Amino acid sequence: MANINRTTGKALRAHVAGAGFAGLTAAIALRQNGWDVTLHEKDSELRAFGAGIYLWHNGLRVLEGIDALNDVLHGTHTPPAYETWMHNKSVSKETFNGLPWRIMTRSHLHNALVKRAHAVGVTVRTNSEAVSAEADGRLTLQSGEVLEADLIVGADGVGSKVRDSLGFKQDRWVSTDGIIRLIVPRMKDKLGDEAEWDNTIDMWNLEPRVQRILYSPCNKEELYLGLMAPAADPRGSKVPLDLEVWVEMFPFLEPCLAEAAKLEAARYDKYATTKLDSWVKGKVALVGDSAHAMCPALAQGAGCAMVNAFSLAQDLAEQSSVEDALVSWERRIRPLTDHTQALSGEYAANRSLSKGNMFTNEALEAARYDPIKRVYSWPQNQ
Ligand SMILES: Cc1cc2nc3c(=O)[nH]c(=O)nc-3n(C[C@H](O)[C@H](O)[C@H](O)COP(=O)(O)OP(=O)(O)OC[C@H]3O[C@@H](n4cnc5c(N)ncnc54)[C@H](O)[C@@H]3O)c2cc1C
Ligand SMILES: Cc1ncc(C(=O)O)c(CO)c1O
Repeated sequence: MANINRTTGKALRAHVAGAGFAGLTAAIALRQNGWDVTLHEKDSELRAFGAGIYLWHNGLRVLEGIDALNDVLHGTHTPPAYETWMHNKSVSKETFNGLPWRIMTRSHLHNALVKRAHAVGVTVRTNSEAVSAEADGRLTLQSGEVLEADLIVGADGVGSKVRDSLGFKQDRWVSTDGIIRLIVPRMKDKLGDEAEWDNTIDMWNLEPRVQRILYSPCNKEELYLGLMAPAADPRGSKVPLDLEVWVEMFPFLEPCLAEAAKLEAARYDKYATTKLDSWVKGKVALVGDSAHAMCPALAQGAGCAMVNAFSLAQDLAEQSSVEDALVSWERRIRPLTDHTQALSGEYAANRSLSKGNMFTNEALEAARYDPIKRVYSWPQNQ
């Protein structure tokens, strides 16, 4: 295996812009392969935004590959089933043929990645905003500093400046539905006995108004609530929550909703999709939402981002030119993300998850991928 870091005799240098799940994964995986890595975060500290997150077999395998899995698993939850309700009646309970999946808070995952980044020796710079990059391997910071490297990774999220400075052709659009995402105390004993409260319960209502709650336990204490309503509905999209309108539809969740309504910092977000002609320009690679922000229906935005970041480090370890490695990386790994983005967008637009039993083999394609073995390794007997 021609590892460029070994054949040249000195460590190659990478600058990674953005310390979200994509940037952290890329930085750790590159560092593990011998790169000298600096991770730039525009914020004054490393922290996770948002509430909860689902990781599936693909993302969990990345965590195994970067030696963060054990740390992450502790304090997370795999529900006995992913249940779907329509108008308060259970229509399906899916268990995905035993495919591994986990729910956790975003801060839990982020903290574990930050800890691992420090442990492997990634240099972290906060208050370090990237403003532009050049294909020959230069990154310019807000401070005016210009850094040179063998590789630049643009992992600076959906509003990526690295991407926009390089003039990629892009399609961008937002959805009609959006969501308020919160973490609240579980209060399982206050919720009555109308449900199995350790399950994920995707509670859909299309009548008299479109209102949905994705109920996702993260561990014994914390519950991730996703409250979905069309952006055109002023009460359903109001933050802090309009408690009355949510309790009216979901009375059995009142104790949790009352806590949710106290959260002043709640946000209502529409789903953004970004599709680029290419993820690569010379020595610059885009990873994560900067390259492929997607609707969350299949819960794979971060999973795909982490797989792509990890796979980037694999391809760089196998080719002697950075530019060539980036081109073959995109060719190898992109089709799975494109497929997932398209199907997730379709599911969001048609509210398909409301039908239940929608986690088909096709929908779980990204989840079934094993980035270490580079095969679809689930179900294991196929
Ligand atoms: C409602 C919803 C639910 C979701 N649920 C799931 C789920 O269950 N499972 C899943 O896998 N995915 C899910 N996703 C998708 C997932 O959240 C994203 O795909 C993922 O977080 C993207 O990570 P990222 O690192 O690319 O970007 P970000 O998380 O946006 O991180 C970018 C980082 O870069 C920093 N930054 C920005 N600009 C600059 C700059 N110029 N210079 C330096 N730093 C910069 C930011 O401060 C931030 O730290 C969901 C998305 C939504 C909207
Ligand atoms: C795990 C998950 N699945 C589906 C959706 C969805 O919007 O369909 C969302 C949004 O919060 C999720 O967080």
